[in-house]
Order: sequence, then C-alpha cells, then structure tokens
Amino acid sequence: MQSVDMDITGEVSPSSSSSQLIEAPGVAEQQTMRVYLRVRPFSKEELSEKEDQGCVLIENSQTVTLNAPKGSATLKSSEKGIGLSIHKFSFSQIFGPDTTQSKLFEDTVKGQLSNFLDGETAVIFSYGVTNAGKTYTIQGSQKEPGILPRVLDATFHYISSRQYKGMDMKPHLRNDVQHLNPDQVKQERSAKAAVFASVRDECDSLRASGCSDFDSCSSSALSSCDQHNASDQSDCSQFALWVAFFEIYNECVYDLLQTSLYSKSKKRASLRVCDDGAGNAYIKDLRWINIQTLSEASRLLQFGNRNRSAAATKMNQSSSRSHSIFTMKLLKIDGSSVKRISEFSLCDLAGSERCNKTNTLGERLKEAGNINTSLLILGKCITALRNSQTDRMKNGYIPFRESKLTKLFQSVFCGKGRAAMIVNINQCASTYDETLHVMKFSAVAKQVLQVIPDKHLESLALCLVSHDGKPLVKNGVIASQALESYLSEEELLNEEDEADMTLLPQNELVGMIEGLRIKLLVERRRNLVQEMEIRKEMGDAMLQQLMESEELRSQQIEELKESYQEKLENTFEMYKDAIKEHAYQSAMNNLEDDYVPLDEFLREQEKVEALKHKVSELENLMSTSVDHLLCTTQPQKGMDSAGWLTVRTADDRCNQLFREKNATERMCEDKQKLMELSDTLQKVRESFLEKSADVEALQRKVDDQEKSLEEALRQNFEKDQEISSLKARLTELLQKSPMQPKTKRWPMLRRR
Ligand SMILES: Nc1ncnc2c1ncn2[C@@H]1O[C@H](COP(=O)(O)OP(=O)(O)OP(=O)(O)O)[C@@H](O)[C@H]1O
Repeated sequence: MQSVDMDITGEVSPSSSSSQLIEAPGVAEQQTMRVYLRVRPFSKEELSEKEDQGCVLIENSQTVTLNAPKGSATLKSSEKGIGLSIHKFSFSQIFGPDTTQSKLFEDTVKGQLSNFLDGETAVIFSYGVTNAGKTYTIQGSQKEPGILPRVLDATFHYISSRQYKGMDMKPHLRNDVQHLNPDQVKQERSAKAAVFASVRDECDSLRASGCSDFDSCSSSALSSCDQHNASDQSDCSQFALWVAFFEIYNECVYDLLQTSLYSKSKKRASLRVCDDGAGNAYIKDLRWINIQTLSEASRLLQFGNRNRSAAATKMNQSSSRSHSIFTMKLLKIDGSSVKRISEFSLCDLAGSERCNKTNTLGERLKEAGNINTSLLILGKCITALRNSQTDRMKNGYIPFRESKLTKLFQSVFCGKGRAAMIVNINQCASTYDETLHVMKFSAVAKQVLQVIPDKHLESLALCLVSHDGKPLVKNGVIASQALESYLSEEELLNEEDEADMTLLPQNELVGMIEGLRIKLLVERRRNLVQEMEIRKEMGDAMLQQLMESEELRSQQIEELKESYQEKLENTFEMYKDAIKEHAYQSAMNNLEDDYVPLDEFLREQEKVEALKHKVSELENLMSTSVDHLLCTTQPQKGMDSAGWLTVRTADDRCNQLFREKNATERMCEDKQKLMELSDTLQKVRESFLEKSADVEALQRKVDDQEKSLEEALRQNFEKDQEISSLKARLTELLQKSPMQPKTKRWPMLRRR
C-alpha cells in the first residue's frame, strides 16, 4: 500500500513559487530563499548496477515526487505504518538530468551575479549527499564549466576596460578596505607572484593532460550581464577583484591559498573567525589575492584544489568531508576611494550523509560530528529563521554562532545579502534515504524569507547586530538587553571569538567595550579563583572517594582470591585422595590372592622346562630298557645261576624305573599346576596393566586440574599487577589534576 505525502512546504501554490517577491518602493524587499533542485544523470556504472528504480519523478519545473524503492528504510518504515513511501516537494526551479551548465547558470545564479556587480552580497550553497554533483555544479569540468568559472568570466567581462591595476586597496575585515603603502603593495605583488610561481608548472602539465582549466571557458553565457549593467559603463569608476579560497574541516578554517600549505612536513595552521566589531564575522589572516584575468582565477582555483586534496590525503580524509568556500570581493573604486564592496561566495558543502553514519570511530567520529555540527546548525538556523518569520510573536534565538559556517554567513541570512541553495541529488536507489533527508532540509530552507534592505537607504555607518541580526544600537542608543545576550558569559570566555575592538570607529562604543573588557578581566579572575577552589575541593573529595573504593576493591579481590585458592586446593586434594584410594583398592582386589612376583614365576617356569626335559629323557630311556628287558628276560631252558642273576638285576632295574616313573608323574602334576598358576598370573598381569592405564588417565586428569589452577593463579597475579599500575596512574593523575585550569572539564567533574 502506498500513501502520498504532500509536504507542507511542497504544496505547489502561488505563494510558494519561485517568484515570491514583496516589494515596496524605498522599503526593504522580501523574498523567500531561492532553493533550486538539480538532478544529476545516472552514470554508466550506476545503470549497470540497477540503481535506476524510478525513485525520482520530476512532475514539472517546480514539483518532484520521490518514491521509496525496495529495501530502503523509508519503505520499510512506511510498511510498518510509520511515515510515507511517496513524498512530494516543490522548489524554486527544478533542473533535470539533461540540464546544461549554461542553462543552470542562466536560471539560477545570473540574477545573483547582477546583484553582485551592482554592489550586493550573495552566497550560493551547493548542498547534497556525496556524489550528488555538488562540485560539478560549482566548478564543473573543462568542457562544461560550472557556476564559479562563469561568474568569474562574467565579472571580468563586466569590468574589462575598467580594471583597477593598482593593488593598493585591499579588502580588510569583512566589509572594510585597507589602503596599502608602496611597500605593502610590493609585498602583495611578490606574495601573488609566489603563489603563481608554485602553481605555474602544475597548471601547464594539467593543461597538457586536458584536465579542468576554465581559462578557455566560453563567455557566451554572460552577454546579458553587460546589458544589465549598461548604465554602470557610463561612469568612470574602476573595479578591483580580490579572491580568497578556504575550507572548513572539523570546525577549523584552513586557507587554501597559502603556499606553505603544500609542504608535507608542516602541520597546516587553522585560522580564527573573528568579529569585526560591527557584528560581521571575518577570517583573520585569510589571504586575499587580487586577480586581473580569468587565467589567474583558474590557476588559483587549481592551486586551492590541489592544496585541498593534498591536505585531505595527508589527513587520510576525503575532500568531500570539508566545506570549501570560494569568495570574491569586488571593490568599486572612484579616484582614490572605494565607493562600495560587494561579495560573492560559492560554498561547496560537505556530503550531508556523513551525519547519519553511525559506524564511524575515532577521528572519523569527530569528523562526522563536526560536519554534522555545521550542517545541523545550518539547518537549525534556517528552521529558526523560518519559525521566527512565520510566527511574528516568536523572537527565537538563532544559533548562527554555534558553527563557523553559519557564523560567517550570518549577515547574509539576516538581510545583508541574498542566499540561494542548489540542492544536488542523484537518482540512485541505494542512497534514497539520504536523498530524502536532503529534500526535507531543502523544503524548510525554501520557506525562509529574506529581507533585503533597499540599498539606497542602507547606512554606510558600522552597525552592531545581535545573534538574530537585529541592531544593538538604535538611533545612537544601546539596547542593553540585546547587548547582555550578545556578550553572554559563554561568549566572553570563548577566546577564539573575541572581536577586534580597536577597530571600532565610534568613541562611545570603544569606551563601552573597554568597560566590558575590564569587567571581563575581573570576571575571569574571579572565575579562575573560584575554579581553582572548586577544583581543589572536588579533587580532594574525589581522591578520598577513589582511595576508599580502591581499598575496598583490593580487599574484595584478596578475599575472592583466597577463597578461590582454598576451593581449588580442596578440590585438588580430593581428587588426589580419590585416585589413590581407587588405585589402591583395585590393586588390592586383584593382586591380594594371586600375586606372584615375576622373578619367582620365571624361576618356576625354568624348573618346569628342565623337568619336562628330564621326563622326556626318562621316557626314552624307559622304552629302550623295556624293549631290551623283554628280549633278555625270556626264561630259557637250561639257564644257569648267572642267568637268574641277570633276571634279578633286571627286576631291580624295573622297580627303579617304576619309582622313577611315579616321580616323573608327580612332577608332571606339579608342572600342570604350574601351568595353571602361570595362566592365572598372566590374567592378573593383564588386569594389572588395565588398572595401571586407568590410574594413568586419572593422573592426567589431575595434571590438567593442576594446570587450570596454575592458570587461575597466574591471572589473579596479573590482575594484581594491573590494579597496582592503575593505582599508580590514578595517584599521578590526581597529583596533576589541580594544576590544569581547563574550564571544559567541569561538566565531567560535576557529573561525578
Ligand atoms: N549534471 C551532471 N552531469 C554529468 N555528470 C555529472 C553531473 N553532476 C555530477 N556529475 C558527475 O558525477 C560525479 C560526482 O559529482 P561530484 O564530484 O560533483 O559530486 P559531489 O556531490 O561533489 O561529491 P563529493 O561530496 O564526494 O565531493 C562526477 O564524476 C561528476 O562529473
């Protein structure tokens, strides 16, 4: 069963169309934030992997339907009755897979570009999951240059003959200009030359290999910009274009145009985001380079990209995990003064899906958390802006200052420029759930109203704004409540966030800030003392608690060890006794009656053999004697006394033989008995061997028991050692603890 969800924001109504614009002459202009959708085509690999499952259906130029494919979490949830399987969204304009880069530029950025050339500030976010085409949209390829080369090309086309060649006026802070002296100009030129020198060789080889180089990009798409600004051509102003390229990775800002960045040995330094004293965030020490041709711009972009991927490789990350931002500042110069500065930033945001991955660990977890933070805060800011705009009574806090990205573009969201978002999606079934998340985020962004003050009425005076972009000074009077929230304790203690106070132009403000600085110092000192006291107290209490629990634990372990040892010893003794008893009983049962020592048995056997031998000899002798006797004892007629003597002798001999025969028969009986005895002995011997095998098996069992006992004792010993090393470490840590006054550790201590 499928159900249809019509997003509140997705309903196609005249009010939500791209052209929503409320304007009154001389008054601020209001319009919803432009959110465009770009659907990239399938790659060959994706088609062969059957990623094309009709998940994305473009209904018309403003409405798109997402159908959850098989296996997606969305479909599974909808089958369980949670959520829906079809979602409809509307956008300012939708660009299908066949859209060319030039068409995208024409329909999305060209308006922003005109405003930029006209003196306004603009920012374009390229948002989406990894591999959705964000970088392709911003940078493009050599054949199909993206938005950035087209904006640069159009800008150079616009300022062509009115290029300001001197490099003595340089962007400073967020909206200011610094006038450079000849020495500084020289330094500026040599710094620029150094960057180009290091990138020249590589660019030549890149060009030779046909890699991305928008130097040769067509300028046909830009002709209408000239017409739009035709009126400007008439005045004699000149223009200087300065660019910066940086990335935000793990909530740290890195300059991508620093030559030292490419060094393999050096750890790249992160830059601070500061406040210019007028409520505008700027990146301190960010390198701005004055460019005068498209070729220079192309080389800088390549240099930055190379730095980005080199840093990414060094840190084993993917460049898609950082936000990369290319910013242009256009200075309109009249004689020796700058009439206005406009800014155009293109943000290639990190892949949004990283926030949802839960199987990340260590560095990756931190990275995912930080990407999550800045995208989440961007989402929170956009939602809070939308809420505070839809509910007039609501004056909620907008967390711009919670991430570097939103802090940098706070002023744009608060009406000092125009923001637009190009949402990039692929149509792959495997990334459907992430794509849906992106679409939901975009739907909220599309509801944000942008209030653009009429530039002619805009005051050139510096103006402090609070978190939600509201001025802190109204008609020269400081809104004390707003100021309290602006300088909250949290912010005061955040060293990274400190503003460059000395740069404020108005004396009263400087005085006020000086007062606040003194107050801050006093507060800090008080906090530090308090912190040390509490730390000491907590440390002592913790140490005491740890010692006690440690003692208790050692006692328990000792007792446990003893009881185990006793149990094992008892069991061992029991086994030993049982085996002995068994062996003894078996031996006694079988050997008690029949036991004949082996030597005796062998001697008896020898005797038997000797007797056997003697019996056979006697038998032979007897048979020969009888035969002889029979022959010789036949009474013969006329036998004399000698003959009778012979007969008598024979009788004697016969008697002797008879006696000998009887003796032999007795011996035979003896032999028989001995044979029986031998058999019995053999049986006893076999049974003895069997019992011996049993005894051996039991012995082995006992040996095994002994080994496991030894193993248990060894483990106990190792645990003992571990406990003592932990004790030592704990003591060491506790000794160190009170010496490190880190405020950020307090929540942990409090939890305990
Ligand atoms: N509109 C398009 N037409 C043709 N190819 C495109 C289009 N959009 C993106 N691609 C191609 O898709 C691939 C991914 O695009 P890309 O690198 O711009 O994505 P990404 O969102 O920036 O990814 P990551 O977040 O990883 O940097 C690239 O090979 C790119 O050339």
